[in-house]
Amino acid sequence: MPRLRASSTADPLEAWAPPPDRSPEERAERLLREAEAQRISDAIDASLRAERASLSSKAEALKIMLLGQSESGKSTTLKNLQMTYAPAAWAAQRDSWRIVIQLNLIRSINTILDVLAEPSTPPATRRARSPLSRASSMQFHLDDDPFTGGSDDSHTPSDTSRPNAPDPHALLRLRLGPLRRVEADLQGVLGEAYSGSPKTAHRVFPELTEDRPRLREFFVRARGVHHVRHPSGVAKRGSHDVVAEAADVLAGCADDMKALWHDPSVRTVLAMSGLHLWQHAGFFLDDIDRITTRGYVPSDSDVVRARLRTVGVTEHRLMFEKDRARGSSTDEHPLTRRSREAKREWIIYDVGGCRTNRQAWLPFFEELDVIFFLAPLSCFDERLEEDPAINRLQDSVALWTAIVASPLMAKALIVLFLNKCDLLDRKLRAGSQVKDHIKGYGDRDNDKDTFVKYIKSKFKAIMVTKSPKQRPFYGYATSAIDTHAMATTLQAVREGIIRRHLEDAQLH
Ligand SMILES: Nc1nc2c(ncn2[C@@H]2O[C@H](COP(=O)(O)OP(=O)(O)OP(=O)(O)O)[C@@H](O)[C@H]2O)c(=O)[nH]1
Ligand SMILES: [Mg+2]
Repeated sequence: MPRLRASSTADPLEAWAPPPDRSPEERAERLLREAEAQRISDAIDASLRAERASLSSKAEALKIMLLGQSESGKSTTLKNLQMTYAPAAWAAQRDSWRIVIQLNLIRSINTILDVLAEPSTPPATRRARSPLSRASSMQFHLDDDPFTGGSDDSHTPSDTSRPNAPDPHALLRLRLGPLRRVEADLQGVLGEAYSGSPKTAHRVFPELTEDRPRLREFFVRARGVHHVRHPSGVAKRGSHDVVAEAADVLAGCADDMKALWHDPSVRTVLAMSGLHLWQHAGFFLDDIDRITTRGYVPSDSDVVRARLRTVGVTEHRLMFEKDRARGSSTDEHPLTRRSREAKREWIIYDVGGCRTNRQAWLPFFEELDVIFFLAPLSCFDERLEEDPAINRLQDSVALWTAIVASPLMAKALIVLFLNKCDLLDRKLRAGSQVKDHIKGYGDRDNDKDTFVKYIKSKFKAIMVTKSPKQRPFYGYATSAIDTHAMATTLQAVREGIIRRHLEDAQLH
């Protein structure tokens, strides 16, 4: 800090001049201090310049938010976008998903072991505890407000107990015991590991969420899975050691894992407990051989199917490495090209979809250009994890209504993805009846296409009646794990966005 000297001179700035150096050491010290001060000042300038540049590029970029309930497929859609339009960045992050996929697999095995370890409880009681179970007597109307009622929780367990018998799986359970520690260790490496259901302010039926057989989950806060923290125990051993040990244990347990999964009596117990693992996120039990092989490299499909819960709001920038939406053909209108080029960067906000996360979305709403709304259709017979009184499709409809009606987002383009159509198809073929769950579905055919058409018209009607001002309706039936079909859909969506951007530009 320069010292103010009390001498009056002709030059007013002289008062701020550094004091004369009394010795060569003092001079050297002063020069050093000045150089350091300059370095800090330059660094501040550079960071301000970078911030300004980033702000202006942010202003240019198209801002998109992925919205929808938890497990609707938001992060999966983001992965599809990255895979299609930023293949180099996608390939670079592929390896970091290995540990998530291994955890997904271990989690499934440990869940099976949990179910086997349970004393024989009436299966329908356990079935009633699972949000993925078919709540046969829980029927709702699409217009019911999930926040004021309209759901019926009168599921009635029927009793056909599993007989108490000597445990035929004791040896397998013993041999697969090390997977418990591996699960804990890998969770530690991922950081922010999460085990349990999301906290909810209004847990209507807490007893239903206590001890049902369910899959443990992990979550990511921001910027993908490679930013990891190491809780103390793991940090001491080093994450590389932990990951290597996990790979060893997995390879050593592979045969027992397969034996467990393919054991018909295990399948019977799972069926009796109402746990249909193929319906669950992060299902890798049919890929044990590949995933437990040392040196396993996740495929695109593995990464897309991996489950990692998002918490809060995460920001991702997508620079279009290749322009697949349209080649640079010479007959393209110059305005179209300019518009397309102006939006070469997308800022995509991926959010945690469970109810306790939804407050965090609000601050972003006003600046959004586009909303991708994901509504999973396969969950027409499931309940919310965070509030088992509410049917998941009913929650999606309520969320959609709130989003399209919000004046904050009146200018945003909204694209609806009716997702998980593959699972929907499989469920309907397995015998689940839509009319048992949705009042008003009536005698319509119980097949995927009829149901998709019915739901699409409902969502469209809500948009038409509730939007503060007229907006176009874009609705797509999707299976986000089908990366080829999804690439085609996303291309059509991107074309639509570009067209819309162009029309807006011409209007203003
Ligand atoms: N079978 C099937 N699985 C899907 C589909 N879309 C997503 N999934 C899987 O469902 C799981 C959940 O998807 P996510 O994308 O993580 O869900 P999310 O909406 O981001 O969930 P939160 O982060 O909790 O808000 C993942 O394991 C996906 O692979 C689909 O169309 N079909
Ligand atoms: Mg997510």
